[in-house]
Amino acid sequence: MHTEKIQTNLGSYRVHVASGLRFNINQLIEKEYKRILLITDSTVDKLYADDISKGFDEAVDILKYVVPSGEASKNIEEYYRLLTYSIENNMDRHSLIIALGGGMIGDLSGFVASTFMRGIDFIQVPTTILAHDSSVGGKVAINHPEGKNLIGSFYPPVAVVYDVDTLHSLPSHEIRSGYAEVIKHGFIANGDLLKDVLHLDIKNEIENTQLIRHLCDGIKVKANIVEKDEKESSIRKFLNFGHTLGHAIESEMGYGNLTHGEAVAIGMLFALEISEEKFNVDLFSSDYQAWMDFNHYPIKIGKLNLSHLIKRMKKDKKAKHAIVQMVLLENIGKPILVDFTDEELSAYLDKFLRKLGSN
Ligand SMILES: NC(=O)c1ccc[n+]([C@@H]2O[C@H](COP(=O)([O-])OP(=O)(O)OC[C@H]3O[C@@H](n4cnc5c(N)ncnc54)[C@H](O)[C@@H]3O)[C@@H](O)[C@H]2O)c1
Ligand SMILES: O=C(O)C(=O)C[C@@H](O)[C@H](O)[C@H](O)COP(=O)(O)O
Ligand SMILES: [Zn+2]
Repeated sequence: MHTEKIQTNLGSYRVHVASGLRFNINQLIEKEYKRILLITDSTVDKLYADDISKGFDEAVDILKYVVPSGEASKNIEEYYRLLTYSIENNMDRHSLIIALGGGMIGDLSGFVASTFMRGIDFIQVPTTILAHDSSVGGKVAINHPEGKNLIGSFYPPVAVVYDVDTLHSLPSHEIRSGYAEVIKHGFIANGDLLKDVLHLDIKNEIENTQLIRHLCDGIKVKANIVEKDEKESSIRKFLNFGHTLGHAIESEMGYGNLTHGEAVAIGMLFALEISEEKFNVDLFSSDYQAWMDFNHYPIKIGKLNLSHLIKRMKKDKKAKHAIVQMVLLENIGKPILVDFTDEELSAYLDKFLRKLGSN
């Protein structure tokens, strides 16, 4: 089992990564809980919810709430229904929430945990590759139609229990989505990880040893950053590489029409091309685009409205006084924050959308 300890001001917790862990969660949490609310989505429920319950003593009351699967459920109505369910079912400050699923479930359940009775314990049990990112670092949130994660808080879990066996039931577009965040961690902080992933055919089954190595490398990059800047006043913004445009595309296209990772993958291509032009460096943007093509990432995504996207980019949490800030790379592993005037951003985005055939 691989275990990474995350130490932040808001608390410390362990991230356990291995095969078969979902049956033994009870042994990996430090406190005893008498009442547990298992929150999952309608797809994951059928696959893994029973396995989680089996690992607990019969004396523990395990409630279950199933959210419809998909990004569209990360909304205020589901959030409110979950709070009502928790209140009606006598959850209290000594209860635990288990978030079983991908980043949608982790973000939504974590936000419920952070606000129910001003905060109760929760653990993340990730079931997607993407969730190597979302389950670590304590960002929890729901979406607003105007923008991604605009309602949320920083609230770390008490543990992360990552059973890699669950990842083998993921459909191909979710493997793509997850690997976008893995390669992001490579671009911003780990050139070896980047090289490794750029040679990877993610259309074929990835075996556990390799999967675990990539997930753990990504988790280490994230841990190093959030331990130094948990609340994103400085270097945590680097984890947003590709997200300024990625998030704008996700909300503009309607949540769930493109996965988070697929949108971020396009956002990273945009950021790489600007970086290469601005800093006169080779950041392997052509290799990256070839890798995206080879692994069937959507690149031609239909028409997008330039001014709508810019309006959305201004709502990004990194923006200050409506000035868009993007994470660029001065080199591999050397991210930097850059402010953009509206004119400059429009020019770059117009050129990029034309290249994609989206203008
Ligand atoms: N908090 C953070 O730091 C952070 C970081 C990255 C992304 N996010 C958020 O995470 C979300 C995306 O997460 P995601 O990609 O995991 O999406 P997701 O949770 O919606 O899961 C993707 C799809 O895969 C299905 N699924 C999940 N596990 C499965 C399994 N083992 N087998 C088969 N199907 C499975 C789900 O039902 C869903 O349809 C976005 O909302 C994004 O904003 C948050
Ligand atoms: O943990 C972070 O910080 C990140 O930026 C990780 C991102 O992959 C993730 O999508 C995050 O939810 C984006 O945060 P936001 O603050 O831009 O909503
Ligand atoms: Zn992300």
